[in-house]
Amino acid sequence: MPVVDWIVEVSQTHELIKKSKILIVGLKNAGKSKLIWRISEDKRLPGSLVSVSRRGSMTVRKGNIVFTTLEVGGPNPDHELRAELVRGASAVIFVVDATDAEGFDEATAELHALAAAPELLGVPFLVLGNKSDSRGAGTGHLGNLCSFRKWWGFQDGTKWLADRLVGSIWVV
Ligand SMILES: Nc1nc2c(ncn2[C@@H]2O[C@H](COP(=O)(O)OP(=O)(O)OP(=O)(O)O)[C@@H](O)[C@H]2O)c(=O)[nH]1
Ligand SMILES: [Mg+2]
Repeated sequence: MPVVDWIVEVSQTHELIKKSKILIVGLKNAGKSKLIWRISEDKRLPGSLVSVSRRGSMTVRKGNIVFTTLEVGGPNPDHELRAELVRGASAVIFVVDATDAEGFDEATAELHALAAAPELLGVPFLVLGNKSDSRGAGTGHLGNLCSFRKWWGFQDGTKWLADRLVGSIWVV
């Protein structure tokens, strides 16, 4: 994934990269865990194993970058966890299930609420419509269509995100 490509590239040329956190956010079933596992499988950089917190958030570290998942929406949102995870985030990858047309309104509302959080002022948001390999994806979708299963469709978006991160977290 270009974000990981970028971390690999920067790590090879510069020793100091500030510790940073990239949030992977979405409604239930959007594909957040799939993305975390895929990132963890990239063996070019040392990192941690995927861990799952007591409250269900998954985390993996690659170099100095920590990726962590945050579920939003649903009947019982965990406001405390959300506040904790949002603090200090450098970027957001907002994952939408492109096959779940019924969830689009809720996903849009959650995206807007998150984008309005004062802690995330100026933080880049990348919105991806996942599961584009599946029938039913793509009508009235949100975000660039991609597939974490097939590993396609997010390259331009994550390159864009990586370019934004260079400005904000690259310390030499
Ligand atoms: N067809 C297809 N299915 C996918 C893709 N990504 C994830 N899935 C499936 O969608 C379901 C949910 O994926 P997860 O990665 O568990 O989603 P999540 O956002 O972590 O879900 P929760 O942890 O329950 O909130 C699983 O059955 C995945 O196999 C994809 O790119 N294409
Ligand atoms: Mg999950």
